[in-house]
Amino acid sequence: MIQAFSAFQKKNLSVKRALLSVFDKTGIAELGTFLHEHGVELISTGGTSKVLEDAGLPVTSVDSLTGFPEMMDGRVKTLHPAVHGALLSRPNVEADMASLSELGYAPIELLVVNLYPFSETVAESSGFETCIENIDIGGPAMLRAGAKNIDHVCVLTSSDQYSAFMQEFKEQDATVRYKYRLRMAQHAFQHTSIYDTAVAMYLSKEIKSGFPDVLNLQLPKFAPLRYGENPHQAAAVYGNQGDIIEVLHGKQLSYNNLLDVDAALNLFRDFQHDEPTCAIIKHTLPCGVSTRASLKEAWEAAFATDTISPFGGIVLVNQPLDAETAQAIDTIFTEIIIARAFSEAALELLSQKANRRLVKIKNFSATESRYAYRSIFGGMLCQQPDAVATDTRNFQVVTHKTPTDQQMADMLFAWKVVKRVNSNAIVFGRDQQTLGIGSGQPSRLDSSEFAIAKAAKFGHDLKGAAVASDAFFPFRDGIDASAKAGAGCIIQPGGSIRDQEVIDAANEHGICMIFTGRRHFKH
Ligand SMILES: NC(=O)c1ncn([C@@H]2O[C@H](COP(=O)(O)O)[C@@H](O)[C@H]2O)c1NC=O
Repeated sequence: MIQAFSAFQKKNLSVKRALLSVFDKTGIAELGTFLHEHGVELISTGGTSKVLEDAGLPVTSVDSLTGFPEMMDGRVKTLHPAVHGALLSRPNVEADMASLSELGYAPIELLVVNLYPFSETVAESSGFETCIENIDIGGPAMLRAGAKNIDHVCVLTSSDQYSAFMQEFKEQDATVRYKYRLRMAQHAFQHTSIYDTAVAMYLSKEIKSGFPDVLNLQLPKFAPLRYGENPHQAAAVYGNQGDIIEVLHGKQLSYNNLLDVDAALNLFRDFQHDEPTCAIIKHTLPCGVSTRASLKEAWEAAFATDTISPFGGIVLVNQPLDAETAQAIDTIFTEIIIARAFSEAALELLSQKANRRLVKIKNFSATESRYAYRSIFGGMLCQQPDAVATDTRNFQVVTHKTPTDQQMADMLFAWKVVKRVNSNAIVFGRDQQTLGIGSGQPSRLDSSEFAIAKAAKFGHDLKGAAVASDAFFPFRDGIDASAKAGAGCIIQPGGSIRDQEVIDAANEHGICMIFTGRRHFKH
């Protein structure tokens, strides 16, 4: 506390010389003009000098300062003691000033640098050579030097900071407070560390080295949140959520809303190319999913699965949302509605409720991620995302009875839903509609019985229904329970030591069964 107090007693910095070297020239002429008007000498690199000179400002070129021309297409411009000595010198250390003046150099108090656009170049799918050329070397070196010399230098790293800087400079009588410099130095180190991480990640992808030795996520803060899962938990969200979704109406998404939207987007992955499909989600779990000829019918069938749970839930549709479907959804309170697009009429209708959020999926491909992460004690778990459920290459019919086309379609539908249900997960479905969903029970038999009970509660006859199980049935009891409830076919990964007992049970009941060879646990 005492240390922090004394830190803020440090002197304001007066600025006599500024070095400006920016890739993004936005606002640089205005900043240069402002500095010039306040008697600051401007020093600059090639392209930046040109912009400043075009604005009628006197500029000292870095070349004339270093006595060397820029070399190798700009690979070496500012990497010189005239620049780094000036940025690292301490005017209160006699020896520093003596060595500087011996060489004819002088301190620089303001450094304005923004870096070559490495991540943007990678995002444009540029070739390897182009990406490598866009790794800035001189810029980060200067930023680190200036940010280290916090007592004597102020660093700016983005055009977004110029206007606040000018305000600070004016308010402080052409000086900069220590507190301000401290914040800018912190930004600078954060900026160069994010930059270097992006380069390291790019190179690790290039050499396909698998899981990184050090996990360095470096996600920018997207937004502070009102609270976390509960009101007494402070929270924030990090990442590029703003590139993926847009809230067209309603309050900011909460922590729990974001979890639900994430669950919805994961479900969307397996259904995005299907006929009109609607999923209703509650507390990240699907409570009704259906595919129909129209979105409205899909919503009605999804809602029919369980007509109690959807209140206050999330609705996801895989097609642009039309007014007719919006009207149907509006008959119950739905907190979030997610779609690729909303018709004008649907938007107008659904916006009438203030406490509802309408979320547009802006760029679904931006959800693609190499790894999925989960925090645990002491760190993070990291895995590849669970691949699509419709990879039928390893599907195998293991019973005497083979499925009809209709049964195959029903099983695939239930399989896509069960993948997004917490383990142990059991889903009964028929005609592209979920009929009973059993989730999160520690026993697979309990999940089966739960799904059967839910179906009965909402009046669904399970005769001929398909059953999907996210992992193998360890005993025949789950098969017996499903068959007794009326199931006509079962889809499950297989792989139990009692598989034969389970297959025999299916044969005894005269139903068909598929082993997918792939488990979809979700813990
Ligand atoms: N190599 C160097 O010595 C060097 N010094 C500064 N730069 C970068 O050159 C850019 C500005 O160049 P110009 O003013 O020529 O447009 C900035 O993004 C700056 O970070 C350099 N370029 C790359 O490393």
